[in-house]
Amino acid sequence: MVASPLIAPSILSADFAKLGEEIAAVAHPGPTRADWVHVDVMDAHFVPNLTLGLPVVQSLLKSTDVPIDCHLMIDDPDRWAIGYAEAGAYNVTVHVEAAADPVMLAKNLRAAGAKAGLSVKPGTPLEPHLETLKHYDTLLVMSVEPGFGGQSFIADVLEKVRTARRLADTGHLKLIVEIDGGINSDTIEQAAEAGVDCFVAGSAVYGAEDPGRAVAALREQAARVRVS
Ligand SMILES: O=C(CO)[C@@H](O)[C@H](O)COP(=O)(O)O
Ligand SMILES: [Fe+2]
Repeated sequence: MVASPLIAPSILSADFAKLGEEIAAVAHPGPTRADWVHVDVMDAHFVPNLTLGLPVVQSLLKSTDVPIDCHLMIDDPDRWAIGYAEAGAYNVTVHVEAAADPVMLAKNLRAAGAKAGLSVKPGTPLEPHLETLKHYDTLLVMSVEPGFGGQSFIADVLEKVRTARRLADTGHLKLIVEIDGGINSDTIEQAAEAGVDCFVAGSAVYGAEDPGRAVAALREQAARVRVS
C-alpha cells in the first residue's frame, strides 16, 4: 500500500479549451498538488465517446511536470499504447477487455519506460486475470461504465479492490490499486476502506470552485480513513 493516498484528477471534466491552465491549477507545490493527472483517451469504438489522442498527450507532457496517467479506452491497445509510453507518460493503462496479448503489452510498456496498468470494467471479473496482473504495476478498477464523467459510483466493484489489496498485501501481487468513476466526498471513504491507493476524480475536482483545494480535501479524507 502506498504511504499516502494518491489523487489523480481526470481532465475529462476540465475545460478542453484550456487544458494547460486546468492542469496548472492542480500542479502548485503543496497539498493542493495532484499526484498524477489522469487523461482519458477514448476512441468512439471501445467506448461510445471520443476525446483526445497522442498529439494532445505529447503537448500536455511538455506543459507539466505532474506525472501523466493515461487511461486508454481504445480498441487494439496492443498497437497504440506503446506510443504513450514512448512519449513519456508515467503510467499507461489498457483495458483487459480490449488487449489481445496483455502480458506482452505490459512488457512493451515497461521497456518503453512507463508503468503498465491494467483496467477492468465494472462487469469484468478479476479472477481470470490474476496471473496476467503479475506483469502489471497498476490495476485500475472502473467504478462506472467507461465512457463518460459524472456518473454514479458502483459500490459492487469494491469486492475486486479488496481481492487485489489482499493479494498485494500478502506479496502475491505488487500493485498500485487505482479506482476510477464517481469518486467524490461521499464515496471516497468506502473506496479507501477497501484498500484503494490511487483515486481518480473528474467532476469532483474540476466541477469544484477550486480544483486544488478539492484535491487536498479528497486526499485528507482518504488518509483519515486509512489510518483510523
Ligand atoms: O475513465 C473515466 C470515464 O470513462 C473517468 O476517468 C472519468 O473521467 C471520471 O470522472 P468522474 O466519474 O470522476 O466524474
Ligand atoms: Fe479514466
